Amino acid sequence: MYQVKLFNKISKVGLDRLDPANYTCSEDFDQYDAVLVRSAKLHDTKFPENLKCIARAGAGVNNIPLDRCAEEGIVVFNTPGANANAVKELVVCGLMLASRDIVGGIEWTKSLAGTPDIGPAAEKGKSKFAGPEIMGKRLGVIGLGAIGVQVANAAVGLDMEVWGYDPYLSVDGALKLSRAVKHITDVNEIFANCDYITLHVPLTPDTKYIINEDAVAKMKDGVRIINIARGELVDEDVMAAALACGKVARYVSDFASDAMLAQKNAVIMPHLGASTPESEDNCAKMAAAEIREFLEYGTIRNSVNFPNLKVPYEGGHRLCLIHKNVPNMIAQITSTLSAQGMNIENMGNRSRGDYAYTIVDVNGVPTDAVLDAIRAVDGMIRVRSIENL
Ligand SMILES: NC(=O)c1ccc[n+]([C@@H]2O[C@H](COP(=O)([O-])OP(=O)(O)OC[C@H]3O[C@@H](n4cnc5c(N)ncnc54)[C@H](O)[C@@H]3O)[C@@H](O)[C@H]2O)c1
Ligand SMILES: O=C(O)CC[C@@H](O)C(=O)O
Repeated sequence: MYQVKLFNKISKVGLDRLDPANYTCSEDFDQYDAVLVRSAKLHDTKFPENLKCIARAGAGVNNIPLDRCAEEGIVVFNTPGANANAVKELVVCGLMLASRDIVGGIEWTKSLAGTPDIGPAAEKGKSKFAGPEIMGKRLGVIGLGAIGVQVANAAVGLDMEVWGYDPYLSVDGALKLSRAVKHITDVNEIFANCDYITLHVPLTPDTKYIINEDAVAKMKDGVRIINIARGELVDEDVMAAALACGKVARYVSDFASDAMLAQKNAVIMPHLGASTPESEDNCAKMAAAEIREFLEYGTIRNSVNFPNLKVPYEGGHRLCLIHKNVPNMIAQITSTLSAQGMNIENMGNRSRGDYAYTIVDVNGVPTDAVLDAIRAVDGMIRVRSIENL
């Protein structure tokens, strides 16, 4: 029986994919084989020794200690693209919120409740909330991954002139991107020329404060910025000053902070980007499938800290070996197994950065002596024998 610890509320359709005959899910476990998490911060969490994998039902993994997990042989997954449509829809809404003071207008109208002739009274004040149309305006999309591509294409459909920047654009992303999107190779061009800028990059040490004093100084006066990606992509001191002087006309963000809530022209939402039933179901289903494939077959799909690897099951007993990516590992693994009298029937190996993953199907149940001998190989991080194949 595998124990899955839930660090956030996870959609039932995802949990239902974890067969109760083999899995129990709870928020209360101290010992657990897998984690299902959304945005809960795990940096200060001490993981139990039997934790094998963490599935993030979502895209961003900045809430997970990826390096520590890699060192401890804990495979971390995310669910690429599973919430992209939900976020795209909120960004389209964000474009409107960045243009007209819709929120201010709604609040003003509410404040008139009970006023005689409320219709004309409301209209009298409406000019304060007017703003430009987005048609024909230039939108800069920074980050053209699952979400950025969808946002760029949607904005083309809304008759915006769209510029896109992503130095690591994937082939898949390029194929999905509308040919109407102008490909920009220097982010400063986006800063200097766009009327609207939307951020769709992960939060990493490289992207933290991508919107900083230098970037804002290059921007057009009255630029409108949408940030549904992560709060820390924007230096909030700089943003507060830019909003106060009108350099940035409006900042729409999905991340609450006292500094931004104090700004009249900031529109702040409570991290709503992926909060649709469709997206929550998609993410949970994908995350549950990743956990099952890994725990039951050793397959790694959509990992952010280990290489993806699938070795088709063809019978026998399987060893899943997480190790350092250093010379001679495969030779040591095969010679150790051979010295223990085991025959290798099938195997696969892939590396990613400092780490590698090897699946070995052997001709019999690996004894404790075999497992101990493999564990003793220099550079080996974690050895798991899958017995239920
Ligand atoms: N508000 C929400 O609820 C919500 C929901 C989903 C995702 N997000 C955030 O959005 C981010 C993007 O999500 P995604 O699904 O599109 O991820 P993704 O991995 O598909 O795309 C990210 C893209 O950013 C690009 N990139 C990385 N560094 C860059 C840089 N310095 N400049 C330009 N491009 C760069 C990558 O090449 C990649 O194409 C997530 O990491 C997460 O932080 C927020
Ligand atoms: O789980 C959520 O609601 C937010 C997820 C989002 O921030 C992500 O990075 O996918």
